[in-house]
Amino acid sequence: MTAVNSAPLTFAIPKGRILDEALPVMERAGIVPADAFHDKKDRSLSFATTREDMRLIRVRAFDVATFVAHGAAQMGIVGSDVIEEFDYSDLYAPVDLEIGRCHLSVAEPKDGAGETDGASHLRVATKYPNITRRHFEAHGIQAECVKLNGAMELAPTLGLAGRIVDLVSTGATLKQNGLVETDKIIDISARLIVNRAALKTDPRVAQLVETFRANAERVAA
Ligand SMILES: Nc1ncnc2c1ncn2[C@@H]1O[C@H](COP(=O)(O)OP(=O)(O)OP(=O)(O)O)[C@@H](O)[C@H]1O
Ligand SMILES: O=P(O)(O)OC[C@H]1O[C@H](OP(=O)(O)OP(=O)(O)O)[C@H](O)[C@@H]1O
Repeated sequence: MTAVNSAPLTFAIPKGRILDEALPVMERAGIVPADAFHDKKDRSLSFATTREDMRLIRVRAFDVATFVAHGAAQMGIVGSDVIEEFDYSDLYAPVDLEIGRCHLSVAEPKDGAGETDGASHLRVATKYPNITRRHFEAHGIQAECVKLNGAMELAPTLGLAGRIVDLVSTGATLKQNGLVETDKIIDISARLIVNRAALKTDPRVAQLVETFRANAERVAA
């Protein structure tokens, strides 16, 4: 007889920008969080859903990838920026959800106060040190990364680093802080991510991947 997995599934979603766009995508896959999820005063971090066998956890964007890669959550939604930065081998990103679109770019002061062109070593402020080092290495430049968790755009003006690598959507944040984009590194969108072992062992995970994939294809058509 085949064993039926009755352990609850845990689905991780980021509490930042992607959340509002992710909820309708999840609803189309039959996952709706309990009312407490929308109660700003509720301090729970784990929420029931309309699926009896699934709970949601709401965590910081980078932590979504960590929970899923370690199998603490079986699946989740996260930006491809986070996936690229971590490069976890236990993480599989089978569906592009076509939400949270932006790109990751190098930017520097518009008045040209960034470090000299042709340098073999640069200081870069970023939340993405791995992607940044890889990008500059490919251009023969050694990037010394200053890790920040937000407000990267302040770094050049305050002399912390000559350049930044950060997410850009409308470009308003760069413009209002006197910076210009000099190089686009990658386009970003949010992905469904799953733990590879869970995908192999739990048929519910494979079924959900198919549902999210079919819905994404329908929306794109
Ligand atoms: N300007 C943007 N436009 C579209 N998508 C964005 C934009 N900025 C970030 N994103 C996407 O949303 C994800 C979460 O970004 P956000 O800035 O909300 O994180 P955060 O919640 O501030 O991060 P933290 O977890 O450090 O608090 C990013 O990983 C990226 O995929
Ligand atoms: O091109 P724009 O449309 O201006 O968007 C870009 C900004 O959005 C993100 O920050 P967010 O507002 O999420 O805040 P954060 O600095 O806390 O990450 C990103 O880090 C940029 O600062």
